[in-house]
Amino acid sequence: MASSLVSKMASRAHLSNFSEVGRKIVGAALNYKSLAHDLKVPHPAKPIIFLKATSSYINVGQVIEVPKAETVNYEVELGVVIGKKCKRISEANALDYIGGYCLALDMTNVTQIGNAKKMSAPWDLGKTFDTACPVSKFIPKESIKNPDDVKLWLKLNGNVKQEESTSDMIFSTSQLISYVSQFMTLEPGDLLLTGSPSGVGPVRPNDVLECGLNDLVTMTFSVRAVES
Ligand SMILES: O=C(O)/C=C/C(=O)CC(=O)C(=O)O
Ligand SMILES: [Mg+2]
Repeated sequence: MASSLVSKMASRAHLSNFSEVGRKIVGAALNYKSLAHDLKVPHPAKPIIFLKATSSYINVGQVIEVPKAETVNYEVELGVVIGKKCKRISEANALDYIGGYCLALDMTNVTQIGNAKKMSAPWDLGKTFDTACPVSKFIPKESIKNPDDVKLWLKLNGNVKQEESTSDMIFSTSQLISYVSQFMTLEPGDLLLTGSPSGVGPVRPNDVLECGLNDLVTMTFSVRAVES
């Protein structure tokens, strides 16, 4: 069942179409030493986890929407696609549950997050909005030998803004999968966003974001304004 799902995933062009089973989006926040350093915040003692609605997915060819009166940041991330159901798994076994990968942007509305923080309220509207999760084509598991040693980069209008290896992550891919699975069952097709390295920043209407992962995939998205 799981292996046929994974081969279906691999044969399809884009992540948002792969999965008939899971495909919830689970994100880890502040998971890079470099970003924690930039933001002058301590390393989290445990992974900080959030959810994004599946209505956030977009594929290459679609456009990132930014509310006119709000600020939305780009965050380039390694996306891990779950290959088989996992519940309360150990770190030692966690990599066995990976079905593949993708390159992802965790678009983040920092105006909404700032408002939420002021009220000690949840971050949902900062993480979940239409177009908040641009994704690349599916990358087969075999193409990435070690998810904790993957190079990510992002250019904004041709200028490099983010460039880092996933080796800078605070919690490894195994630790994140195991940790999340203690609380919620991860299902085939679910996407785990592993966090963003330093250099995150705002996008503006007509900006172009280009990003890449090792020499495996690049993707480009443009930005347009929408009414707030
Ligand atoms: O504190 C904020 O305003 C936002 C934090 C994030 O978006 C954290 C991440 O998603 C990340 O580190 O990847
Ligand atoms: Mg993020």
